[in-house]
Amino acid sequence: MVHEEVEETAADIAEMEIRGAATIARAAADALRTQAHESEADSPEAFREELRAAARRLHETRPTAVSLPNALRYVLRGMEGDSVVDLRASVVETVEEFEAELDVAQENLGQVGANRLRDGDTVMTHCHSTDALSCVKAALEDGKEISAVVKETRPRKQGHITARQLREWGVDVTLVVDNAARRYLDDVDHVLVGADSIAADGSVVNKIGTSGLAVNARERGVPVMVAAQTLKLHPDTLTGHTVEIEMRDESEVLTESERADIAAGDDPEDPGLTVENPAFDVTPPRYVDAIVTERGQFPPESIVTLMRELYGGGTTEPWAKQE
Ligand SMILES: O=P(O)(O)OC[C@H]1O[C@H](OP(=O)(O)O)[C@H](O)[C@@H]1O
Repeated sequence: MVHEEVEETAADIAEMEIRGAATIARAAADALRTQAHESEADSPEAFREELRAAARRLHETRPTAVSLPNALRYVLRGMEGDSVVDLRASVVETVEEFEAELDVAQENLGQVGANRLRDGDTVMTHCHSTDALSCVKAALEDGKEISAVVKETRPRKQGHITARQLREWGVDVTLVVDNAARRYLDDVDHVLVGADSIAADGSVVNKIGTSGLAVNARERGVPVMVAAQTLKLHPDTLTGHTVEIEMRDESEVLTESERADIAAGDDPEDPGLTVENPAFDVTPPRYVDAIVTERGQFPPESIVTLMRELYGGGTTEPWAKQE
């Protein structure tokens, strides 16, 4: 019942072939459009159930970036009609509207973030965030000269994607290993990161290593800017839920031969050797200077106001119906 292209998108998200909170949201919306377009459902109820099944499949891929359930909810809430033809048209239209909003949001937040950057500033980045890069892009378009210290970001080295993008834009890049970050904080004017989820208390859930970077930046007096469109606001945290931190496979950290080298005795499976690979961490609001959204910039402690305004109606999980 779930279309094979939806299965492929889900697998790509789980394997991080498709990654980054905003990119995941767009891919999920695209997949729902494909499901709607290709559906052979012979009744409105069958069509609705197909879309919910596709959304469930996409939802179970990765747990931390709230942009994924927020995107699925947006599309499923736009599904309307009494016939398969009308339902299909409503899904296609809603996906188009959602994706157009994504583009505008990222562009608008980029301008807000750019306003915080002065000509000649250097930013330190962590991981790869399209929202964070949008701020740099807007600053460049405003004619400011910006340079960057780019953290490699173990274990998957997504800093390389950031470095490549910045070089394409002509930005001078200094690539450093994560452990060198504190040393280079003295040379930068801002720490600029993205977010996978923002909690109601203003905590920022982002790529593992963000919280240590933010604490060091505070100690060095370097402001921390989080670029996050409102799709990253985690509505469940309004009602006391926490954000699940994804634990990824040990193979991202250690090869089989490295494991065998470390393991005691002849058993590479050595039960006494554990590798932990959390993908994200939580930065408390006191270490964040500003959350930059398409609605303007917010001190983290006040983000709850925006969250209530946008998501205060509650969060149903339309994909969970009829399970
Ligand atoms: O939405 P944009 O700003 O592109 O990315 C937001 C965040 O998503 C990424 O997660 P992952 O690489 O999917 O684990 C990074 O943590 C990045 O900061």
